[in-house]
Amino acid sequence: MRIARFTTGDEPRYAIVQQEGDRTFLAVLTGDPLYMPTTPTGERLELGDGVRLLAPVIPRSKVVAVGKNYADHAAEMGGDVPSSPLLFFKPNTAVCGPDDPIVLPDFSQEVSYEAELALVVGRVTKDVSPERALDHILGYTVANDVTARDAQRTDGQWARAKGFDSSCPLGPWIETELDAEDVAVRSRVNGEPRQDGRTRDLVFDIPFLVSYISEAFTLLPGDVILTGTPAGVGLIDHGDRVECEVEGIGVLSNPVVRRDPSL
Ligand SMILES: CC(=O)CC(=O)C(=O)O
Repeated sequence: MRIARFTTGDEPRYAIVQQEGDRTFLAVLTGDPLYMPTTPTGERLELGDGVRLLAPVIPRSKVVAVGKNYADHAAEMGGDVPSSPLLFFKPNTAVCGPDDPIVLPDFSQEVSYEAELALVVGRVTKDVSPERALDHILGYTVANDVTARDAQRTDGQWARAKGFDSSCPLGPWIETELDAEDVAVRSRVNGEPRQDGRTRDLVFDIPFLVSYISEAFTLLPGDVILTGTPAGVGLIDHGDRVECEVEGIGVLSNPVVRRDPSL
């Protein structure tokens, strides 16, 4: 099942995604399926004019991300893989949705895309074992861990480099039935292929990550975990369009803009 968050211009609502050929329909749900039981309202809308997807979740609490979790990416960044998961946070104000602009921060001249598989937590999770970890995951979506490389180098801490507004595009929806053990994680910039990895190459696999993270932080429903990016990262600039894709979920596409300095 695919759960989307969308707007027709007013308050965000949730829906089940129904694909019919190249047409996408949304079967609207009552309430918010991340936090309460929901039922179909009977309303069905077609994605397109006036019906727009939003980030499938705005975490109320946190986005936890994992750095250097593919050996080929750790190598291209000039380092080894860490001996235990390298965790960092992105604030929920970094989250944006499909087609929302990635706004290049004025403090950086070196902004990079990073396609990633993202997990959406479905239950309060503390000290879960790797064996039970997947029971706590509601579903999967696609993330772009947008990173200001220059600030990452100079700041030491990654808060500014990876936490600025619009540095966490998520979408296009939450897929609840994915077997995420071995799916492709890809990116393209202006249609040109850049990353092409597979989750079987994660240094720390998904059950271990959820367990490890839940030892340190209580995970809450709607929290998002970014699992790391494969090799092939590179810079983006004003006017580019970045597509991140996870096999079995879909494509998350965002334009890149630099803020108008006169604003
Ligand atoms: C060096 C990095 O940017 C690490 C990171 O975020 C990753 O996904 O790996």
